[in-house]
Amino acid sequence: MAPEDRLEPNRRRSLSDPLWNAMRPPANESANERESRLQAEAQAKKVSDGIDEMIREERKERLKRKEVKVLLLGQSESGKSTTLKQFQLLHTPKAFRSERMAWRSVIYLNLVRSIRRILEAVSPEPETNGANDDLPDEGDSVASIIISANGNHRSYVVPNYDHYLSRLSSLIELEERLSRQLSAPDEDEPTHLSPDAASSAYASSVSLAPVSPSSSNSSGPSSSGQISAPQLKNKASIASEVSVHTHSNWKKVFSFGGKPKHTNTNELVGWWEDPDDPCHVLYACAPTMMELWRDRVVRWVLEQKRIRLEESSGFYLDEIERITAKKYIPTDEDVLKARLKTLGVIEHSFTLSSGFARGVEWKIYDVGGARSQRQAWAPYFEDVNAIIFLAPISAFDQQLAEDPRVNRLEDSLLLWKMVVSNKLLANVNVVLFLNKCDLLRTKIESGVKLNRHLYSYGDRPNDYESVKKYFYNKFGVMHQQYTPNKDRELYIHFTSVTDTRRTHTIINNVRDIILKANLKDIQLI
Ligand SMILES: Nc1nc2c(ncn2[C@@H]2O[C@H](COP(=O)(O)OP(=O)(O)OP(=O)(O)O)[C@@H](O)[C@H]2O)c(=O)[nH]1
Ligand SMILES: [Mg+2]
Repeated sequence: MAPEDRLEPNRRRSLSDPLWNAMRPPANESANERESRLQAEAQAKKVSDGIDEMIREERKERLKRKEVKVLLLGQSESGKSTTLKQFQLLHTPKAFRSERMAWRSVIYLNLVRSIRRILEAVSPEPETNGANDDLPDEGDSVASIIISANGNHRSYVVPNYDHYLSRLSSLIELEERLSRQLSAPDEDEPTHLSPDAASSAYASSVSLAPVSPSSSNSSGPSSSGQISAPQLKNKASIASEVSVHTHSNWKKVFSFGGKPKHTNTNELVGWWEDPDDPCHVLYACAPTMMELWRDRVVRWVLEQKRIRLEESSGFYLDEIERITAKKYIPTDEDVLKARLKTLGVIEHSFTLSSGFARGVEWKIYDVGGARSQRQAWAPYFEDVNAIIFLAPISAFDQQLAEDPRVNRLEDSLLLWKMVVSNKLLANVNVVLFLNKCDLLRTKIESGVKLNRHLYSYGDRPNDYESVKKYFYNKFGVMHQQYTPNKDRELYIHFTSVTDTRRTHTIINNVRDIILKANLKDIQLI
């Protein structure tokens, strides 16, 4: 039975239907409130019509100068930065590859984060006590289920937990050390470390040097150098997601400036001979990491808790051996899969050197999609030619990290409505990437039912093609319904932007559409 089917009936669906929430009028609106809303809207329309005219003029000017600006929009983890990386890989591959050693540390952090999430998930909870229940038939290595006194809360005991925790303590220390390096201490906005954690971290070590296996326990949390389960939980709360402000010079910090390079290839060499390089801790912990990830009891507990790490960002658990090799160099695919949350706005420009649009300068803007980052979007609306909006359609059964009460699909639909109905964007080309189709397919094929999370799906077939088509129509209809420009064409693509070959074809296609639309505008001037 799929874990979903074991849910109590009243927990089977999300608390609300995402589509209905996105479309409904304001709740309990009185006649007076309606009147003032309409007046405010009329006033706003007047102002926005004036602004529209100004923007149209500016846009014409820019088009004459042969400049195209594209804005990537969508919620956090929708795939914006990955799309930007694909643009870089396609148009400036040398520059893309020159940064891969900097991404190595982000990949390490992603891998260690997955290990920490497993350790957290299987850690025993001290407040529970009680009886064993329906356990999997796993021979000697069986998990115990402990049920709390009121019978509601379950905790699972993994026999090898202490073994894993003691052998992997140095990884948790490495995670803290790398995170601290990622945000140089002189930065305005620190990374994910909370003020308390940051100050204690900096107090304990001002050195930004990587950790070595021998030194990793020296500043450890207990006299034995081992981390305890409560300490692990405490660390987990301060290190939830790796993020870095775009002003940061993290790529420089992590790319080993000044270290020797190969004379022919100009690639870095010899970092593995540096005992302080993080590769040594990872290499030493690799066998235990693999043992943990392969442990059937651990996998069973993850399944019971409905934790699907395979779907999460920065998933490298199936490639531990390759990634922890001392001479590991990230491949293009590894860099595309690396997860680093965006804070601020990243600009990437390139100029096409051939084709009918030779000499046009492209500027692609990648913004942060988390709720706290969205106020930075609006200023870009004023002088953009095209928007690529990413909606991760595999996320229909997930919640926002920044607000666990909100379903991620509902959030995507609300954002989409906000973008397509925006008057400032009325004449901007809009391209929609229905993204993470690879994860959607796996999810649907593993038996997850869409109608448990989206009532409006009703009793349509729960297969990948039908689900895709349904989302295509929903987003398309919403555009038709809310766009202020009924002549605007919407271009929709099903994407998995980590897939390089297909994404490059789509990018070329999108680029041509945007250029042709803009050339048409120029001819109309
Ligand atoms: N399997 C799969 N993973 C994807 C896909 N698109 C993006 N990812 C991964 O999802 C994670 C999040 O992607 P990002 O590009 O960082 O998301 P973002 O929209 O820039 O997120 P913020 O910076 O927080 O706004 C990364 O680890 C990506 O590699 C996809 O189509 N399929
Ligand atoms: Mg990003």
